[in-house]
Amino acid sequence: MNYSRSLSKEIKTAGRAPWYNFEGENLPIYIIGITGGSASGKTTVAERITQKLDVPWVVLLSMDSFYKVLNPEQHALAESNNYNFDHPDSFDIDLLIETLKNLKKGIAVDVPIYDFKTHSRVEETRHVYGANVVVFEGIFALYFEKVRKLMDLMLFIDTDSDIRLARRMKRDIAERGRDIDGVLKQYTRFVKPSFEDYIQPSKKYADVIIPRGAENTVALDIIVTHIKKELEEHDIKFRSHIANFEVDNDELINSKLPKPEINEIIKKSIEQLNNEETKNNKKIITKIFDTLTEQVAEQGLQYLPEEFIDLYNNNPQEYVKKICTICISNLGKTMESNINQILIPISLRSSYKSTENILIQSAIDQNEPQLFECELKSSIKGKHVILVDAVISTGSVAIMAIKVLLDHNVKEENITFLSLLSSPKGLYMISKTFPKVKLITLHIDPIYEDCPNPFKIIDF
Ligand SMILES: Nc1ncnc2c1ncn2[C@@H]1O[C@H](COP(=O)(O)OP(=O)(O)O)[C@@H](O)[C@H]1O
Ligand SMILES: Nc1ccn([C@@H]2O[C@H](COP(=O)(O)O)[C@@H](O)[C@H]2O)c(=O)n1
Repeated sequence: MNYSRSLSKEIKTAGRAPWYNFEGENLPIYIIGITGGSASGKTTVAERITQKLDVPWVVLLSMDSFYKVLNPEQHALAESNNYNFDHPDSFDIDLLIETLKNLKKGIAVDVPIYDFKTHSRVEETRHVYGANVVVFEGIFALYFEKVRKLMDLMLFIDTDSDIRLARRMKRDIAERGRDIDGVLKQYTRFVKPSFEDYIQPSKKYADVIIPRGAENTVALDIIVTHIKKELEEHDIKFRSHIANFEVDNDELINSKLPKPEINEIIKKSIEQLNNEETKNNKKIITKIFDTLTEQVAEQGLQYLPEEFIDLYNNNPQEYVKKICTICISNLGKTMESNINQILIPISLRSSYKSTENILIQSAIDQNEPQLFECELKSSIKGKHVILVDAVISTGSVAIMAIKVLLDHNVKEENITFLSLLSSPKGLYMISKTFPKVKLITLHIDPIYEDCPNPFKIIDF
């Protein structure tokens, strides 16, 4: 992704709104469970609900991902259609529950990918993060009590058994590498009895029974309207809350806000930023922006834990494995190359390419920060992360970015946040929510609280 100044101007229309409360704790994610017999249309209904919901960050999760790994003997049975994939014991329920619980808490998970042709999990996994809504479907989606307890809405697809058999036959031959005899053998021996013994009885737990599945558009419309209403009730106005939150002046003064380290360069830059004659001069402001970015990167480097400074000087290869810089907003992205000019050791600078990305911005007509992009590898959890943004006003964008990292198991004490300009209240809100995050800023002034971004003149 190239965030050069001219390209980064794109404003997106919808992202993920805040999913946590004012203590930084995640609000529970909405989970929909869909069950029904094999080939009843569970996946199709799950997809239709997702399309109709039309909200960002909906995750489809299939129970198939949690089929147990077979031993060679079981595998041979499966090859001859003699293995019972339709018994509740054929699923790794502990892994399923752990995955659903993490998703419910908003934590990133790696989900296995199942291959029906080989009856096994493929090597790669699917990284899932940022679900506003999880749509979980499977033949035993409502069977286990522990799973049901995690659901906000439970649906049963009621499709005629002849239709299910016909669809299964077609699908398994076309997509799952089976033949007619095998499908019929498996169906009569395992699939049909399982439906009668386990799946059909789980209908009693459903909030809504959908006859005929996806073609029942009336039922789908009613369900989607209900879900939208529920989601609206979950909606949280985080930035507005901070903006209206009265911070006691004494508390603010006594709180441990970072103390900016001012030198002549910073002092002169801030004066120019505030100067009526220079503050509208795009060229000068751009230069100040770049200068301040270099200054904050220098300070960020200086305040890294000792072990990183050692690595920076003596083992740069190891240093770049353990450190990660992420610029989080559109304005922040434009600081990236200047930040890395300093924070990445000189010998690796030309080859260094950050693969981690978080993009937060306010959607058009909305005053709330929203998460638009999040590409973080699982390995980030062991790293020290330097988050960068130009201006902290209410602190809501910074809090969102920190939250994303914590959801990826990065430790709070392993996060350093760099900003050029900050309001005292924004810094206070961040340190109150996440006291272990190290905050470094060059200049603090209450004027930044109401977002008069002094860099907006630059063409980002
Ligand atoms: N309402 C429908 N009308 C026609 N075909 C359908 C309908 N619903 C599903 N199918 C088809 O039936 C097969 C099984 O549907 P799927 O949604 O995958 O079922 P499940 O997830 O319950 O096994 C798929 O090939 C799908 O395209
Ligand atoms: N290796 C496997 C694993 C499962 N099955 C069958 O899949 C059915 C569940 O998937 P649906 O999409 O139909 O819900 C289940 O009935 C198993 O018999 C399989 O054939 N091979």
